Amino acid sequence: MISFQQVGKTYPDGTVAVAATDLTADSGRITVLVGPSGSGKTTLLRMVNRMIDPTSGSILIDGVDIKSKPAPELRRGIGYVIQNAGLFPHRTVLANVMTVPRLLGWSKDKARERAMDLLLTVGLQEEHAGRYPFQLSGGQQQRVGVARALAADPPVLLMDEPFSAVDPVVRKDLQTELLRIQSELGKTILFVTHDIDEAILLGDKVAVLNTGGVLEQFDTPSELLANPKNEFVEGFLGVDRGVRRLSFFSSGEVPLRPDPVVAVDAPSAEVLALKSSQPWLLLVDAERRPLGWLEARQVPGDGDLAKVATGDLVSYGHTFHAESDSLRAALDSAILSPSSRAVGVDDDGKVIGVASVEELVPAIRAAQDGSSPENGR
Ligand SMILES: Nc1ncnc2c1ncn2[C@@H]1O[C@H](COP(=O)(O)OP(=O)(O)OP(=O)(O)O)[C@@H](O)[C@H]1O
Repeated sequence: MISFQQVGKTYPDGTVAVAATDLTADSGRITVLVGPSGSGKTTLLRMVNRMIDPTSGSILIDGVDIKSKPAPELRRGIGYVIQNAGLFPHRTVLANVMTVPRLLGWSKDKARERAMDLLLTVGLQEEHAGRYPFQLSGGQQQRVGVARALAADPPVLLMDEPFSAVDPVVRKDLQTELLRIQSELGKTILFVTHDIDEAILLGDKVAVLNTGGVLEQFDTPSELLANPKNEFVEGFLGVDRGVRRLSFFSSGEVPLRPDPVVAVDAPSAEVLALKSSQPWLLLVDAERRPLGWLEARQVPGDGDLAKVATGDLVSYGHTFHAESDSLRAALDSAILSPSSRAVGVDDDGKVIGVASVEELVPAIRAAQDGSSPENGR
């Protein structure tokens, strides 16, 4: 656990980068510091490994004041990842990752084995080990940066805008990968970003900072989205916070109706009965996988669905996994289909049933009215 106790930093020119701040980053969790440029995020982070000294207050890691140890010893227990990775350009990828274990006196073989394991852990392949940083993409370099920070298995990881310099697709991959690694390793991570979406995705808790290093709110992402404490936080979260908060609720409560679902080879009588009772029919194949929506008026007069041209089917947008996906995914599924209906599937992609936007509303209302979300992240 990292505790900031009345920690402040005023630079010699009088700039207040961090106002007296109390904050606790829980062990084994990701705590995100988010805020606009100049709100003191980096200053706060760098005080933890003593790259910057506070002008007031104290920082404790697991109850021990960081000032009680020499800085080099302190830093051995703290991994540090920065934007653009900051790799040594003249060392191979493997040598970069081996750096800290070698400094700690590990044998070459042990350090190499550890480095190779970590490269695989962060999603790189053996073939990358012998390359130099300039021979990797930005996203791959960032992965090496994470591997290097993890090399000595430090309990604490400081990450300063680690994914900011890569394109949005690679960034999404890196974020997913970080969550996967964290679910295995359970580090105490302090993560700086100016991107509120990244903060909400990654943070178990999120600290929203304002100019002058003022901590405006420190809460779980779901609580931030539900109850921003003031106008600054509300503005920073953006206008769609209600919809985004649905990510924290399971779609398990969505009522899925199987009645509009019909197999392409269903008997004509069944098809004709549906034609008169449903505005839309969801056609599925023999495996009950969705093919597309068909408007009732497009159903052939003899009820033979084999006659329907693929082009007459309307897209179902995307499906959602009932239970494991969020309410936001269910809503998105409904909105993306011209039929305004969401298609819920099981783990094998087989259709369980469908729900219209209107039928989703009670589940959405219950989620917004409930005090806490049903699923964690
Ligand atoms: N060495 C310094 N001397 C004087 N002022 C500084 C120094 N370093 C940072 N500052 C100021 O302290 C404030 C906080 O800076 P900091 O880099 O911690 O903010 P940040 O939230 O990380 O910003 P960004 O998102 O732009 O990286 C800023 O106003 C900055 O100009």
